[in-house]
Amino acid sequence: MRRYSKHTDEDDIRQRPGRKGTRPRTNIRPKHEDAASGMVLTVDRGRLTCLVDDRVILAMKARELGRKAAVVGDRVALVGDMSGKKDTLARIVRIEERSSVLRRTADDDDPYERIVVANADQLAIVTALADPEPRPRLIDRCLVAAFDAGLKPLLVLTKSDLASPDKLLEAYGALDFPYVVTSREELENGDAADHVREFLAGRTTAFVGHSGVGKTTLVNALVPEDRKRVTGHVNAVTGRGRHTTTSALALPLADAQGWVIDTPGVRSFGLHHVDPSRVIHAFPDLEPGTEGCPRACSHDEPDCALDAWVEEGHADPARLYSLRRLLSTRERREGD
Ligand SMILES: Nc1nc2c(ncn2[C@@H]2O[C@H](COP(=O)(O)OP(=O)(O)OP(=O)(O)O)[C@@H](O)[C@H]2O)c(=O)[nH]1
Ligand SMILES: [Zn+2]
Repeated sequence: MRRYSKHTDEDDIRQRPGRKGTRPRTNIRPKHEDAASGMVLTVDRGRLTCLVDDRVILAMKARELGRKAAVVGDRVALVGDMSGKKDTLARIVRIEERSSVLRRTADDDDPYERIVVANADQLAIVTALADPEPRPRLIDRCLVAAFDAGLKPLLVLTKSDLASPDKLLEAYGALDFPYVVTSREELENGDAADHVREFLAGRTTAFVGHSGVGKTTLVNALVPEDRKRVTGHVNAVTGRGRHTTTSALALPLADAQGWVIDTPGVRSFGLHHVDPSRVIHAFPDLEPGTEGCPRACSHDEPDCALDAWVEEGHADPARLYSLRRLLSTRERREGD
């Protein structure tokens, strides 16, 4: 990975040479001009596992970063011991500008928001068709979070060997985003990975979903054996198994074809941070019906044009119910 030889701090120096004209004064010395660039793969109790070139190294945040926390997916600048050897610790001195942030709150009334992943451009919403039962409300919430963060949604329906996807596809298959259905058999013969991979090329995809839906199984099927060594390294470096960590984990696909980010299973996807007026964007099937709405319609009020529009048969009434439910519960605690 490139070094930060072109960092702007250096340009400062050229424009402002020291008194003697040869050496920069110490107070305008470039900050960490020799920092290496890396990506945060996972975070565990203040220790960040980063990929620098092809090495997996452990790092901590430098004090100068203050309260700003680096999260999985962040591009960072690091200094210090970059050997990746046991008991070494590098320091993260800079977090580069993020292209996106995926946020969630534990509950809608919980103002404490965590950033799940930085710099993702796609959100794979993983739902099992059974065991655990699919939860359309959770799908809707993930869709809202995706649209709010500017991520492309991808719906992944797992465990089709246990139940049919027909009912869910009636509601979600018609929407304007891609979906994939996978089964145990397709996981085993490689078809599941092949189908899902078609949507991953060149992208950084965060996989989210309820606990037990099969995210980790799928991510493992997507990441080829030789890349899994990275996971091995991560576990070796952090000294913990995958299932004891509460952080997301980023893994590279083969041939630099993109990144997959496994995230811990959730029971809810709080949307405290999302402006209610933006919720409608996650319902592209209903959005055209809002044309007849009064100005600044909340879509949860008597004058809302959606009722009549849905009655005319333009969209599934269940979807309007979902929207209303999401809007009315957004401010309250909800477990789904
Ligand atoms: N029948 C069936 N079982 C599956 C399928 N995919 C995954 N499973 C099983 O579902 C269980 C949960 O899978 P995981 O991959 O651990 O689920 P997860 O979403 O990562 O769960 P968390 O780690 O809690 O977030 C495991 O026992 C898997 O073997 C599938 O397509 N069909
Ligand atoms: Zn309305």
